[in-house]
Amino acid sequence: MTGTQPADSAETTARPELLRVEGITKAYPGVVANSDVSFTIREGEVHALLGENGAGKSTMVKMIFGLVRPDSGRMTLRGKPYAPAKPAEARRLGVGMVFQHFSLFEALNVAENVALGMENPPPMRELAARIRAVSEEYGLPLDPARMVGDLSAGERQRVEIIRCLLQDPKLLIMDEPTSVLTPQEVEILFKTLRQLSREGTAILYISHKLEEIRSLCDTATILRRGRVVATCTPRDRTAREMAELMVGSSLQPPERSRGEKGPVALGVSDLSVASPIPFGTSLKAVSFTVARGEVLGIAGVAGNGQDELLLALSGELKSDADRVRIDSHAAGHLGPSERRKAGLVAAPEDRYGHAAAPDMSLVENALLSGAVRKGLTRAGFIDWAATKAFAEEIITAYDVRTPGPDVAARALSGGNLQKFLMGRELMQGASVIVINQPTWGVDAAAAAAIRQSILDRAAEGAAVVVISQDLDELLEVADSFAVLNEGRLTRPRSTDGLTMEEIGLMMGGAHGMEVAHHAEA
Ligand SMILES: Nc1ncnc2c1ncn2[C@@H]1O[C@H](COP(=O)(O)OP(=O)(O)OP(=O)(O)O)[C@@H](O)[C@H]1O
Repeated sequence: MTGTQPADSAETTARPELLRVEGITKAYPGVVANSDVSFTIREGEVHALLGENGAGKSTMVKMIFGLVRPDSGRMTLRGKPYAPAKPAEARRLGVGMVFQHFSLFEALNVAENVALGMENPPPMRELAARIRAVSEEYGLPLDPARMVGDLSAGERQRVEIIRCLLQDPKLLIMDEPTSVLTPQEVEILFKTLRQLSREGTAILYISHKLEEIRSLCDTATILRRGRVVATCTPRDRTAREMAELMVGSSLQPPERSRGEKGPVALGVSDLSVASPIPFGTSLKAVSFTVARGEVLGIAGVAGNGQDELLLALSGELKSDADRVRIDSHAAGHLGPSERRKAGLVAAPEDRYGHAAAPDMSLVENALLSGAVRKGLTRAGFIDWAATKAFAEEIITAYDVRTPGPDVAARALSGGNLQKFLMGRELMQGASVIVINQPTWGVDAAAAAAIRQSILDRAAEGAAVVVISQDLDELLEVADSFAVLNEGRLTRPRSTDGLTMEEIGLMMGGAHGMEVAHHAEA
């Protein structure tokens, strides 16, 4: 399919219908996640499912993959009734799914992991040969003998993709596949997806990255609060138009009011700590300072010490007292609550394992990190009224879409939980705020709101460290910029006049280069 755009579109409509979703409704207590949703996916079509956080995208694809049962409505696959009771049935009928969170065993190699996901795996040697063949055919570099623990996020995703491809799917569902990838890895992935589409495999693609949708997708179904509000051809629309269709109103870019920098509030000097995480990256002589009123942006590909840096700053990982200073007091030897008391709050990236207790309510989750600084305990007793008020304050300020503060954290959509967790840290009046991936999985409007409140906190005099893989995000909020690479931090420099070329040099030797190299091999 090498034709021009109009020919492409014509071909799309001429293709046979693969999956038809008709009048699907699914309600949870207090919220209708999908309401009378209908759309059609054709063979070989790359179909985007768009919508702001909580619009119902994940719920929809979970129904297509047999993880959730609809309350009403029906689906047909190639004209036959389709109602998978479990993922194994969906897979058997040609539907594969690559999740946002990978379910791989780090201590096993690639082929062993692939075998675990198959119903009747062939002998290992044969499987390894098939993995190699698929990996070559689809330009997805992956060595079946490598341990998964040693792989980058992009390579882990390839394990999942290849596992799906070995089953020859007719429909491949991808839930925010690029949020963990480097730009080079995104290119490799898109090449593969385009090839699959040419060969007739349809792709249902969820993402908040609208420029990617424009370059990749033939059609988009847009959901707002569980309903289909529009269908469009992404390449005929601007990213802004699509974002406005999702939200139903116009968007405000964040505004920076540069204040004066104050005294240094966070000082880190020559910090080296061994990683407590299996297959993690140890920090090597990391040094930087952040002044009140300043935002330091730390870029780098995930897995280069970001989680360890967060642990070492939050106090979960201790060091010599002088290695970390909060408002010029030695704090390296302090644990998390003592550091909170001293003025530092930290938000890790892993929102399900680490940042939030999924089975606890939002009120309880507010207590987990807010107890110390918000004074939510008195004489050893929890002040539930104050805790609930704090949770409600976060929900209002960060527009968290939830029936109320008593619902369990896991019942929130990913982006809404992220908004809640960011609010929880940003609303504690801390003098030092450390955040890993602030807008992970949140929609364009919510991302703008989170970035705005980072800038507001800095303007009020907080010292902020933002760790992110999103360069555009860092350049939007940061005053100074450094790169974390294999546990080493480059010397921070001002973002004034910083060019992409200079960033490329700072990232030199980074993981992304290695990936590109593999791709050529
Ligand atoms: N297991 C559940 N129990 C209760 N409510 C749920 C459950 N799963 C989803 N919801 C609710 O259904 C709505 C739709 O959520 P869904 O995860 O489908 O949204 P989404 O569009 O994928 O959002 P995001 O972009 O944030 O991932 C949300 O209001 C969410 O809180």
